Amino acid sequence: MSTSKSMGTPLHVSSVFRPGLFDDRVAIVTGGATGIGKGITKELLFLGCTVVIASRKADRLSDGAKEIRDWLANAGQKATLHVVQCNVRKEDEVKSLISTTVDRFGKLDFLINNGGGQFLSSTADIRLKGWNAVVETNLTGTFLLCREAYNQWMKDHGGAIVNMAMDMWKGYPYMGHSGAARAGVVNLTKTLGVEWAQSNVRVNAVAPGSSIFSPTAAANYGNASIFDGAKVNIPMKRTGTVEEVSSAVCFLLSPGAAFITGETIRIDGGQSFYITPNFRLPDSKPTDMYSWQSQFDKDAPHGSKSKL
Ligand SMILES: CCCCCCCCCCC/C=C/C(=O)SCCNC(=O)CCNC(=O)[C@H](O)C(C)(C)COP(=O)(O)OP(=O)(O)OC[C@H]1O[C@@H](n2cnc3c(N)ncnc32)[C@H](O)[C@@H]1OP(=O)(O)O
Ligand SMILES: NC(=O)C1=CN([C@@H]2O[C@H](COP(=O)(O)OP(=O)(O)OC[C@H]3O[C@@H](n4cnc5c(N)ncnc54)[C@H](OP(=O)(O)O)[C@@H]3O)[C@@H](O)[C@H]2O)C=CC1
Repeated sequence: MSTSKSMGTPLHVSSVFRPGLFDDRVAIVTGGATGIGKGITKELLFLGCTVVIASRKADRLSDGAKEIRDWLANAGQKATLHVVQCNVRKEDEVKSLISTTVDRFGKLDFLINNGGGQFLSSTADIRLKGWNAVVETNLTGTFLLCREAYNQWMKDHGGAIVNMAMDMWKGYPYMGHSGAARAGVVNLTKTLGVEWAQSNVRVNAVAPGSSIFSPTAAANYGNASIFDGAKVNIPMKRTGTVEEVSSAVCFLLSPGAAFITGETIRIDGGQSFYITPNFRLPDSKPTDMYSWQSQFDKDAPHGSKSKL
């Protein structure tokens, strides 16, 4: 188990990576105050990184930042966490996010294009404004952030980028706008992986299944149990955890992934490979899941299980 390097109470966190791995590194995480992005931010901070979280809503940013700072302070570790309001659909705000980060911290090592989302709708009912909102958020926003990070810093200094895709491999009924945008993200990731390899910039993506629960993600669909409904079609018979996405992101950012670029890692319990209509998945038990809490409990000496 990895714990904080400070003298405080050990954090109930079990990053599979060594503490200090990202000391002296600077990262931007869009959507870093909620859900998956918050998990990525916590793991990066835990590993020593300076993190700038960026999204549209000031209250979400300040609430998320407070929660994260309190979490780290609990172990006596100071969070090198900063907040910038930015709508990834707005070119001027994206330019300013990158320049502010580089001016303030002198560098930009990692960019995690996590911020994004969509709404459920049959494609026939999507209005142009809604289509544009989703494509601009997920595809154009990713492009703008990648371009500015590259032109303003990474082109001359190297870096690593992780983009966010989803389980759209067989199309995405009722999320046609986002499916198309994320397919674009996967393709853009390949293109940039090739174009920017010469600058020592690696560009990869993760594609979570429709199954990573967070309160904000569930609220977006107005139904806390929407992710549970996915279990029946997931070979691993369970939803995924934020930490299962975060650890893949941290791996892709790490030196251990130095020869990987243009790749998209699926984090979906096998969901995207389950296709044949004549075969029903057996009604099996859920597989073991990984979260910091479950790992902490597993590693804790017998009888000293966490009560968190
Ligand atoms: C049929 C059953 C199928 C079940 C499938 C289950 C699937 C479960 C989940 C699958 C996995 C995916 C998970 C996730 O991605 S979780 C992340 C969730 N979080 C988010 O999505 C947050 C971010 N999303 C948003 O902010 C918005 O959705 C949006 C991307 C649209 C951006 O919003 P913005 O504030 O910029 O835009 P507006 O609100 O002004 O809207 C602009 C226009 O968009 C149309 N719109 C918006 N919301 C809706 C809606 N709920 N229904 C229909 N249309 C919508 C609309 O045209 C807006 O303009 P107008 O209001 O002027 O018409
Ligand atoms: N949960 C899941 O199962 C899956 C999630 N994903 C994707 O993973 C990412 C994180 O989702 P998740 O944590 O689950 O859900 P959340 O709703 O918690 O996260 C979405 C985040 O994106 C930010 N965001 C949305 N639009 C913009 C914008 N225009 N500019 C800047 N930031 C924006 C939001 O912040 P704010 O409102 O402050 O702008 C919020 O922090 C999203 O891209 C999502 O679509 C993909 C596959 C599955």
